[in-house]
Amino acid sequence: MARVYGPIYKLQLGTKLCIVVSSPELVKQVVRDHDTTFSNRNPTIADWRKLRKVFVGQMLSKINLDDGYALRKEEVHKSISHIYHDKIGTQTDVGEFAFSTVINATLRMLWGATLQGTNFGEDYRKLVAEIVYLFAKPNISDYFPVLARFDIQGIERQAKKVQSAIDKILSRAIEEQMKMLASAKMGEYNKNMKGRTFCSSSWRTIIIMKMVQHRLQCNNCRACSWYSNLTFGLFFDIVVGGTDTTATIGEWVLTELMQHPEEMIRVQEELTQIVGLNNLVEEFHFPKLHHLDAVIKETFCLHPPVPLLVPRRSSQPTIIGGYYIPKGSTIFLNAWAIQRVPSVWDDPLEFRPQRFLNPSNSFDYQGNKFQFLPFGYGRRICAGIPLAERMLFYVLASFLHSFDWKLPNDKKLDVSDKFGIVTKKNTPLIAVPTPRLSNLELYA
Ligand code: HEM
Repeated sequence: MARVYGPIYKLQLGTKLCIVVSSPELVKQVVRDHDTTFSNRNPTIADWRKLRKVFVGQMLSKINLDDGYALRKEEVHKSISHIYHDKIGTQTDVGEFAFSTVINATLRMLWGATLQGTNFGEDYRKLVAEIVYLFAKPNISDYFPVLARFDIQGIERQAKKVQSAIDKILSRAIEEQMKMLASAKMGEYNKNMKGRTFCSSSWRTIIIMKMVQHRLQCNNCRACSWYSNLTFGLFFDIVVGGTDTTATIGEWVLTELMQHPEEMIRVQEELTQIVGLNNLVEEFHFPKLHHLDAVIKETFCLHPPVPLLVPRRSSQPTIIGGYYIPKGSTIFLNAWAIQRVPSVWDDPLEFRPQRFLNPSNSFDYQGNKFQFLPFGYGRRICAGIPLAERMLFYVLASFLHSFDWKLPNDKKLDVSDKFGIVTKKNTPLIAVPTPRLSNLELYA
């Protein structure tokens, strides 16, 4: 549509005015020049600033992330071992492995528990996919609020059902954490948590957990409705924002590498040289893995997991690109289109990681250039970039270093996508792993 209607156009969906912005220059006006005006979401979460501060400053602070390395390592090693013992030579759903590794590492870091040891991993992935689907599905109630109480398409009812199923699974993970909190004195608690992401000063993190627990146990008090918005937002951002996106881009990176064997060879040679076939990947290797970094960025460019970012809402009337944007409009920033603009990118549809290896033209994930925005920009930029970067690098580098991946003989590689709030592959990537490391004890 951007090609037909230009870099800014409006869509009137019922009573809702939506504006789609698809050029780096106009995105800059929205997220830099008028960042305050466009820093709201829909629905507005009253305390998002406080919540974001706790989230970025405490839960995902460098100290907490460094502390959580042992947990990430354990989860990545478990997956490598699982693939080696159960999947060698067999058709393997790579995305599912990426997802379970990321979700388990994230839950352990945030709540101190995993989904492992239960049968819930796969169900949980389906539930997350369903909630993402329902979240993106056009809902008549949004466009004609007067019809909201009838829930004509039943989206509200379905979402509640899925949410309640997810709540049950999460409550098991949180229960473990809460039991520890309830039974242990604080000193013991700190001892138990040694090496985990909560340091003793992370009281606010614990309060958030209490809020989540409250939300899961009680549905009827006044505090509940306040918590409800806050915790569901937090939950949604972490679980969907944090795990589905990371696993989805991981699957796309592996797909592109299988589609371009010459790039696969480059990445694996780099891993052999930097890590060595007698070792497993460690986080300190990451800064030296330049080619993998370029491959990841090129994949983000072609397959941004959140193609329209997360919609913003204008808090006052503004002019963008010479057009009047009324207060209360919903703004979509079309990263997908911007990352394919031929005037900005040479051969934008070709997979050319080398473009990200040019030191005089470096790109980061903070939106330093408005033509590359997979994590957004400004006040509402993705709050989880440091964790996403570490998890993504770790899972991909480990899977690619520990195994060779081939397509099953009878299969063709499908590179088509399914449009949604998170852009996934149309069909899962199924590949056959074989061991690559020279020291087989590393797979134990
Ligand atoms: C590849 C992985 C990820 C991608 C592509 C991604 C992308 C995004 C995007 C595009 C936004 C909206 C930005 C904007 O409006 O400017 C966002 C918001 C957010 N993301 Fe991520 N994200 C990823 C991973 C994570 C992780 C690992 C976490 C946390 C564990 C996380 C937490 C959040 C939160 C809390 C927000 C809301 C920020 C706010 O509204 O203030 N994300 N993400």
